[in-house]
Amino acid sequence: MATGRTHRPATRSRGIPEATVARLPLYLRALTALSERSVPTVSSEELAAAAGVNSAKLRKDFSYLGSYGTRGVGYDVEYLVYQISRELGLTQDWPVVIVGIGNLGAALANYGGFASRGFRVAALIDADPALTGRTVAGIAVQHTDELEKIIDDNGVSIGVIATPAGAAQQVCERLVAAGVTSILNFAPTVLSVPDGVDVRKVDLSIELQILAFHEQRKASEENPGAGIDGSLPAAEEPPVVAKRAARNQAPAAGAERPASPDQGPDGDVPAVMPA
Ligand SMILES: NC(=O)c1ccc[n+]([C@@H]2O[C@H](COP(=O)([O-])OP(=O)(O)OC[C@H]3O[C@@H](n4cnc5c(N)ncnc54)[C@H](O)[C@@H]3O)[C@@H](O)[C@H]2O)c1
Repeated sequence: MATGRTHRPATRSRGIPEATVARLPLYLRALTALSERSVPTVSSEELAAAAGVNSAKLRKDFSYLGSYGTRGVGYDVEYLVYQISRELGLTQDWPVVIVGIGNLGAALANYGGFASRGFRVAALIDADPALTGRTVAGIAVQHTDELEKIIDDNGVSIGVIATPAGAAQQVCERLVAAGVTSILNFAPTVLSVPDGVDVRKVDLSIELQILAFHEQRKASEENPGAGIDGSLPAAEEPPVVAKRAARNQAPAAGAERPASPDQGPDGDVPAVMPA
């Protein structure tokens, strides 16, 4: 796979901006919680607070869905759940394969939240022959030799990679060649994929590094004269942190986007934005 995919256009089909698409799962999660409590309607302010998004942005996002709510009443929770689910393609069943059934792959397989959101774990695949046939989350692990056949038999278009970093590109290429067009990558490496293939990357250590940055900033705001250990001015600390971060991070490239709505293409930060 020679070329890395760069950025997708800022809008998808039907003119919904990528940043709005990235926030839809946040709204859906908040709405689902309301639905489970049998709450019939919700105001934009309440929903925005529950989703961690600015309410003006929420109203703008919902206008792309053609949903404007009713003045004085708010939005119909059940209808919005349906509308957003439909927009995200969640009203249909998505068979997913997980490749790499170690600690993380097994944990993902056991996570019940996929099925409840329309993602059916169709197969678990691992290169270790010792795992073949072993049952994880009620599913027998299959060997990577079967990967192409599994994808084909199950009509899989979404693959999850939970292998070591060194194996991820090769696994990605086999998935794509077999017909997978969306990849959720947990391995700490940047994947190169051809045009038309979407890659989302999950990296909890990057999230922690961002939190560490904010912690450091809070500490320096509380005590402007001192650094983290009190010995150096805060301004002299970043090179150490930067070097540490650089060691831990894959090289920058345009091939992937973080699987977090926090950094939309318009650079906004909905998940942590104050309402
Ligand atoms: N994104 C995150 O936040 C996050 C969190 C934890 C772990 N990870 C990453 O997830 C990956 C898995 O971590 P883990 O702790 O489960 O590791 P693990 O060693 O427990 O499991 C890795 C599995 O991948 C299998 N494997 C190796 N090469 C393969 C190949 N070519 N094809 C198919 N399967 C193959 C191994 O047999 C093993 O079962 C690592 O890359 C790790 O860095 C990411």
